Amino acid sequence: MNLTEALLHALKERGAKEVYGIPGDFALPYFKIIESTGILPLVTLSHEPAVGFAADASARFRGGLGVAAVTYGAGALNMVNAIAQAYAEKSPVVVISGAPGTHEGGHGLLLHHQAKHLDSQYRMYKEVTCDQAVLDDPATAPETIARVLQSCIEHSRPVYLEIPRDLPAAPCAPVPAFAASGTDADAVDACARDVLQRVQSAALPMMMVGVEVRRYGIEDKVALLAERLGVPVVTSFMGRGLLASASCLEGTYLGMAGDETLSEAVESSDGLLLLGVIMSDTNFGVSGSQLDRRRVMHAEDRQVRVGYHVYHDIPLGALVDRLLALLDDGQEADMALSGCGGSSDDRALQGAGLAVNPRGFMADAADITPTDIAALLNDFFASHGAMPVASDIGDCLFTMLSVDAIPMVAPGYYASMGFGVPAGMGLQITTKERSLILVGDGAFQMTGMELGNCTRLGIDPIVLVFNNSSWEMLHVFQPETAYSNLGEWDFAAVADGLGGRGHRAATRAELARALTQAHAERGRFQLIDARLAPHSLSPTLARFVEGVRRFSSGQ
Ligand SMILES: Cc1ncc(Cc2csc(CCOP(=O)(O)OP(=O)(O)O)c2C)c(N)n1
Ligand SMILES: [Mg+2]
Repeated sequence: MNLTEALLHALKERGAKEVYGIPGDFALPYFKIIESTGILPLVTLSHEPAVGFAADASARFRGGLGVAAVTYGAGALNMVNAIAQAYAEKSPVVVISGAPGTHEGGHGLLLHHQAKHLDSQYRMYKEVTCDQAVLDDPATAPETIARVLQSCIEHSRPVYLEIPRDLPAAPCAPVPAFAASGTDADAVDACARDVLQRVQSAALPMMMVGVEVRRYGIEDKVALLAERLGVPVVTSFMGRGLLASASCLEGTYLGMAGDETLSEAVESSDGLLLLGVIMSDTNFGVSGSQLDRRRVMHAEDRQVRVGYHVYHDIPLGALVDRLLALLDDGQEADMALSGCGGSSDDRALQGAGLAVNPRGFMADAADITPTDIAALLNDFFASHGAMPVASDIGDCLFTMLSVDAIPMVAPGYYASMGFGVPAGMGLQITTKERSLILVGDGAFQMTGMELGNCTRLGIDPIVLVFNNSSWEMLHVFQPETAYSNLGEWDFAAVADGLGGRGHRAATRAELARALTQAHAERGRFQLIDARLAPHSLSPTLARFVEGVRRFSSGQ
């Protein structure tokens, strides 16, 4: 076995399903081994940001490792933004980069693709990964790879591995099997009892769930915990779609941009249990009031903050397991709180945050608004079932908050444009199910060309472009400026040229017809160019903008 094969086997054993990548001369040796061995399928795309976005989306959706393989310098540095997003949003992506050979740096020449120093790339990736290594010694490579991949899995953050181009075929022992880090059972027990006691003594306990619940594959356990605790549950903005079937779910917390009753219940809770929630401005930015830390229990990033106490090295899964075990030990008698433990009409918030999403799409000659698209998608999913959904940022993501909760990936916190199309392509590749991509016209201009790879890759996603001829999310904050006007782009014509089928829709009737036709045709991607009514906004974006305005003016 050689070093590249050892790495590929280790990735596959730890849940990777494919390698997304673009090679270069520093990467040719290891790309050749990826292709010739077939240990993991190689999926090449056209531009490295898309490689990173596709690997990230595959990891998030499947809850396993994503793999992004690139060349040194121009390739790897092209992908830094996508990996920064994966880091910020806790997605376990393994970056593999080719590099100059172990003896190439010593001839006094600057090497092509080199930035400031030969190790500048390594240093830049240290800023957007939780662990890194240069595999420059086949004797130590197996242990090093095991350590770095363990960091990726346990911290659910990207990692970086660099392979000098003279070593990919070097003989190498297999990588040791994954062994989870040990945890201190007494510390986990003490933490769980502290949390339970606070939830038990609270008059208005609430639970909020975030992305880590999916990243660590414990969604079912958390739904059970919520039922057993009998406390109302909300998701964070980024956690949208979690616990979709849990009877405890009250809705999605959006601060000033969301349901007032639900926001008030969260912000005034005297026992708020945050499980796997990233404490970001997009999750809490437009809050009516700052959360009172004394009343918050926040489990994230292998730490649990209970008031001003911090419990270190407490994996989220271990905490949830211990909480359930304590409840099994007869604690539930004390825990029977009003809430979703009873019948649905006992629920603390009576489903306040569960917006009544629009249905009953009107297929007439009226202009198309984001709310119309939400209604059409709710009708469509009710008839045809859910599809894996990838959304870019922009009003398409806010519109999804009016769509019944379904499995989806979107960069709700780091919020880089360009994610949607490559992410949706990655979803169909990694799940083998046809995906739906929601993307604004501005974001489509960044990575939409990747659709030209669909025929070669054998995928046929449905792409819905929210075409408002504008960077509308920016325009709403500066309506007096003109630079957000993007002019007229014919995205349907672009689709035809890239091997797909384009549909233009300027009325609601044309939109309904386009989606019906797109769903009926398989074998090539379908792009629906939905021409939106000028400056029309989704209700959630409108409330978000209003909330930010009030928040900024101190109201
Ligand atoms: C890679 C990157 N560069 C710039 C920006 C900054 C931005 C945030 S929102 C936005 C406009 C999005 O326009 P689009 O047409 O896609 O969607 P919509 O607002 O609904 O009309 C920009 C430019 C971000 N977030 N990422
Ligand atoms: Mg736009």
